[in-house]
Amino acid sequence: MAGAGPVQVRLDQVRKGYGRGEGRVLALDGVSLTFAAGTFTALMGPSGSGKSTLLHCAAGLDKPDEGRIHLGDTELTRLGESKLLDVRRQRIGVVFQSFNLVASLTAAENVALPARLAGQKVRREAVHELLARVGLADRARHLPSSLSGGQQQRVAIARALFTGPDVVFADEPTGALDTRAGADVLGLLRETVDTWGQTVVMVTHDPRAASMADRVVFFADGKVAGELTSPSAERIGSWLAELGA
Ligand SMILES: Nc1ncnc2c1ncn2[C@@H]1O[C@H](COP(=O)(O)OP(=O)(O)OP(=O)(O)O)[C@@H](O)[C@H]1O
Repeated sequence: MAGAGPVQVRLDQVRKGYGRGEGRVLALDGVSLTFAAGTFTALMGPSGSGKSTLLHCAAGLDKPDEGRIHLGDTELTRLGESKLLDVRRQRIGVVFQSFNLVASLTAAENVALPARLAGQKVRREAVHELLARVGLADRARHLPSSLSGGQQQRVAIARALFTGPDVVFADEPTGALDTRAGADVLGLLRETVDTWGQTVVMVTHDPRAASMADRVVFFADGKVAGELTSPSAERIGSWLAELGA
């Protein structure tokens, strides 16, 4: 992990359950993890092992029941709703499997939206620079409905990067894409880490996608079950098989 910086995100003994009584599910059962600045981490594990819950808690979209989460020196788990919203808009980028673009806004308007909502002044050139960086310089005025899935996801990545966040969380960003579009999206995430020093944390079920990361953390039953550094898709596949994924 050349260039790995200080800890960017820290989770300490994070617990999160859903439901009550007999139906209660402990989605995260005391997870402690750190993500270093300037690194790309993949989170993997069987369905229901807690990966998305962890991602949502770390991104401030969901609140753990217990434990602490820090983004740099800021403890997210101590913030009230409005402060948390500010931090989310300015310092955290999120990319979802289903892109989540606003259908009535152009690609450029979608990219600028979180910055506008955060009350920032948006420079048109900055939006276009970022669209060019994701290979969509000529699609700025297109609505999402006239873009392919891969292009829509690249707009979503540009949107996530626009405020210059400390960290980008991606929840199965290639899950709805064909192999080629998925490879483009992964290449882009890799590039944001290598060229732009971003920190990326991605949930994926695909060993080939995870092999693009510097580090793979495996989950099972709401706990961290182990991790690999710079692994091949084959090694990741054997780990998953052992975990019953
Ligand atoms: N909103 C919710 N309400 C109730 N239970 C939930 C909710 N979200 C998650 N769970 C439960 O928490 C556990 C962990 O879910 P989570 O989505 O984090 O797992 P995952 O590893 O991301 O799974 P997948 O790979 O299938 O997306 C599962 O048992 C799930 O059913």
